[in-house]
Amino acid sequence: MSHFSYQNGVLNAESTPLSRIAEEFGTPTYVYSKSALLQNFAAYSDACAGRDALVCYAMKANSNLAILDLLARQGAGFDIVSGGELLRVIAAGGDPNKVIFSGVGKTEAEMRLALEKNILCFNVESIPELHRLNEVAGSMGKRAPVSLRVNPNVDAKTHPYIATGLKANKFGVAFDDALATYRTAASLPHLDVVGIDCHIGSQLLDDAPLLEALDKLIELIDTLDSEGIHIHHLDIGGGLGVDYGAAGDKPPVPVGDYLGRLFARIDAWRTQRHDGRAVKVIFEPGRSIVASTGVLLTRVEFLKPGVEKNFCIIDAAMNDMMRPTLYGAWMDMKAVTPREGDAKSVYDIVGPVCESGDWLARERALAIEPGDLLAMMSAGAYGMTMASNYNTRGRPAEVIVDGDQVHLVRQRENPAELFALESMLK
Ligand SMILES: Cc1ncc(COP(=O)(O)O)c(C=O)c1O
Ligand SMILES: N[C@@H](CCCC[NH3+])C(=O)O
Repeated sequence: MSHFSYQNGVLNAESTPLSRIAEEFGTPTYVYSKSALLQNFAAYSDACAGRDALVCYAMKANSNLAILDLLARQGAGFDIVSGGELLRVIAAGGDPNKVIFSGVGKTEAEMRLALEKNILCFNVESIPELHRLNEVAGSMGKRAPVSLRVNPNVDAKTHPYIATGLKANKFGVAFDDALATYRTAASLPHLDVVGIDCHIGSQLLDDAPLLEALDKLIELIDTLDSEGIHIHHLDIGGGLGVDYGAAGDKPPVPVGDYLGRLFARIDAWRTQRHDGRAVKVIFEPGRSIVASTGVLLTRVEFLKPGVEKNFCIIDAAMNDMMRPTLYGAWMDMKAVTPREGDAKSVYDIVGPVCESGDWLARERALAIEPGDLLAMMSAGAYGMTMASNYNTRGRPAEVIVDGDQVHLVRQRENPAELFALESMLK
């Protein structure tokens, strides 16, 4: 069931017309569906039922406290990339003991905070980071649980900006250096080697590269075993893509199918080669949990006929949703109240920001008038979290719809707040 559907000619979020939300909260506004969020998370948790597995939601995709709280209540852990994200998890009532900390540049202060809060594991990405973590843990009289992010050199077949598992990427430890890096980790007195991790990229439509990466991790676990370094958890990262609805795009593999194939391989390996020993499996999905949960609701300001193109100028801009201009990403734009029977024109849909790159959709056929509402679909992931205040634009409001109830979960920013931290010379 789609959580965003037309009812009586108006696009609804669950059973709430988006037009009602625009009236009450203004535009642009991010609108999320609670039931979509729970359903997307359940696709993972159902496939993990009865297994030693943990879904650590990659909160960089959408870190609103209300989203984190809803997921924490479903038993989610969290994949974080900063101390700030850890503080969000705690503020939302999440369990730090289910947090894994990824990222290539963890500061000493972030390491200290994470150790104080007893997070589950640090996904370490380099030898200098191992030494820093060892020193920080030692200075606190603690041992840090460590997993190495291994770069399996698998082609994720996705946009180059969001592929992360190739030799040329800044992320992780090269597969060929992994054994030596594990030896270093195991030799450091304030580290406990507990896991192995990878994350090969984002918006993967096929699970073949993920299963290929899994095979390489398994191979490494066997080698480490023979060296007396025993791995207790295997973290396969996130990366499963979603259907943004572009014509000709192939649909992503369903979550349950991917997890089924992955667990089958792990089970076969454990019984045949790993003496039946337990290995906890960790996932770090972001986009596949929140993208389809949200839309960006925006209003048409002007229609501007051009020489070569017609422009539809809306009140949302690249600062509210960067994906189109950053990756050339195609995202669907739907009229909230379609003008059935009216002639359509083709528009580039652009915002008010002073950049030629400020476009949200190109060459879309729409029957539209100034004042109409548009919804940018599948905007729940990497929308608000990547928004900026460029041009001193306050970021959008965020609401969560639950049936016919609408909860404001982040107020619209106002300009005075944007310069409140600034001061002039005395
Ligand atoms: C380390 C790590 N884990 C998980 C994710 C989540 O990825 P996705 O949103 O594609 O599931 C990312 C982002 O790509 C990441 O960098
Ligand atoms: N922000 C990206 C994905 C990057 C994931 C972070 N490693 C997107 O919108 O597609």
